[in-house]
Amino acid sequence: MKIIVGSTNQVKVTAVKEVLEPIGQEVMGTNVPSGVSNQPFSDAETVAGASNRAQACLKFGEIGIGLEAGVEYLNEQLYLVNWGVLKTQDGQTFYAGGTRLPLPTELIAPLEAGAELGDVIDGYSKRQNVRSNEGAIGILTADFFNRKDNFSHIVRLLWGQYTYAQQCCRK
Ligand SMILES: O=P(O)(O)OP(=O)(O)OP(=O)(O)OC[C@H]1O[C@@H](n2cnc3c(O)ncnc32)[C@H](O)[C@@H]1O
Ligand SMILES: [Mg+2]
Repeated sequence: MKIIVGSTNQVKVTAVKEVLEPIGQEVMGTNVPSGVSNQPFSDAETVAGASNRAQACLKFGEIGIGLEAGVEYLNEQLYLVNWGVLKTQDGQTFYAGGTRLPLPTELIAPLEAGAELGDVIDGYSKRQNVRSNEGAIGILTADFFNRKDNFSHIVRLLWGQYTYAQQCCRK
């Protein structure tokens, strides 16, 4: 089956490939619009971006996977959040959230002012292109859990639900 990931960010595409290629699926990344802000500011906006990406991917393959990152407040603490949506040509949709991690207080003001986390975390960590490598989550956890780990966790949850649905409906 041809599975399309709605991004060309190597972290997202590699995460999907590492989970699905060993079980015989063909995975390709392509640039599609998220239809939401470059920096989604709630779980709802983040999951909408993942869903829009998954839907747009269905033009190119049997299954579309959208992965989107955002930020969300809980008790005045801003958290990094991630969502994934898997859609099939025959109208099935599956959702899964990734883990969430508190962001340092000094990152909040620039994000509130409209900066993207990808740019803010580069300055904070004095590294370049963190978003396509270890990610903010990799920086903030000393690389014990990186951005690819986060997305592959989401992909396993999505594929697991999709697989369960196929098994359940054949009975
Ligand atoms: O090409 P796309 O697929 O858009 O990849 P992206 O890295 O921009 O990823 P998202 O759009 O899903 O992320 C939304 C925003 O959050 C930023 N972001 C989210 N998680 C991040 C992380 O772990 N490290 C760095 N930036 C992150 C990212 O730079 C964007 O500004
Ligand atoms: Mg983006």
